[in-house]
Amino acid sequence: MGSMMHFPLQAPASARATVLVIDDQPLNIQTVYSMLSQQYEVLMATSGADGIAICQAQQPDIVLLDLVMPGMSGMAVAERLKQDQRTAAIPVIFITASTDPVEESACWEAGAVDFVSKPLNPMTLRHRMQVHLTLRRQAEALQRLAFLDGLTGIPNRRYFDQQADTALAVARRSGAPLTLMLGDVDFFKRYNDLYGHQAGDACLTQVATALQAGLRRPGDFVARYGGEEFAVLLPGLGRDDALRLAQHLCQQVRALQLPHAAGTAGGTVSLSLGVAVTDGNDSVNQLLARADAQLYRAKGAGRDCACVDAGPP
Ligand SMILES: Nc1nc2c(ncn2[C@@H]2O[C@H](COP(=O)(O)OP(=O)(O)OP(=O)(O)O)[C@@H](O)[C@H]2O)c(=O)[nH]1
Repeated sequence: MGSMMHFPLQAPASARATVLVIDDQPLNIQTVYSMLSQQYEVLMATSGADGIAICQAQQPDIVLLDLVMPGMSGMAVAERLKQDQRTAAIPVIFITASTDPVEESACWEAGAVDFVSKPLNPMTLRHRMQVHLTLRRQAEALQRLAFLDGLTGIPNRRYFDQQADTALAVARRSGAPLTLMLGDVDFFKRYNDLYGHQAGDACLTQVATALQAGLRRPGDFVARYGGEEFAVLLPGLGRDDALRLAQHLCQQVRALQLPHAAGTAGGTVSLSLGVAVTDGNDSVNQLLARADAQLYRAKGAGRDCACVDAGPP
């Protein structure tokens, strides 16, 4: 299963945006290339199918799409891009020689954000693109604000709640297991009392980073669930693997070697984890309650350890 994230949680690294031009006429692509290549990375595709494949693999920032193409029409390409969650957020601008109002309406319905008329005016093309690139960046920045935890930089509870519903539905449909872990920093109140709230904040940030670094698969993520509590969602992970991973995550936190004089026996900051595995036939709240019960067991068993429940599968 691919990543469930619908938007980049990381801010874009490069300042230069990437535009994909889809047009069956290489000469037309050449024209657009000459207008844009100074400002943008330009990718090219001469068929709708190739264009869709490039969108899935390379995630361009924007698509310029020829309306009339043999085989798959521009309209069909736009519809396919909008239906696929991996490509739905990529803005599509149609390039068209058509002046037919019916066709124009169909472009909007296919999910286009705009269209520009042939023959192309380079200024108009560049301005339209800039407007939509800016809008996309702003929308993504807002989503990052809404879905990332301000202290630790990892996804927040709101993001977790949204993704958990989707992940449960996927587990139910696919029959693949889904694991939820709830992690809680041990004796964290004492940590704050001993080292101060600021050190506590820094500790939480390091724990979050260590947990994130311990995850490997694209659909996995860790969210800050509450104060010193973390939730980890792991699609496709069954009980045995889940327990192994949970023990590995406890180890990752120990390996930070953050001194905690009033903590567990090792004298460093440690984490307790409660693990619940489902076949999708739980609600989010039921799954959380099961993981929480295991977290309680782990605390009772001396902390710095993981407990997994006996539910399916
Ligand atoms: N520094 C800091 N502390 C926080 C934050 N959020 C919650 N806390 C503190 O985390 C502590 C949690 O304490 P408790 O729930 O009593 O649990 P604990 O001390 O970790 O003990 P056990 O869970 O039983 O191992 C509280 O003192 C909170 O004030 C935060 O964002 N920053």
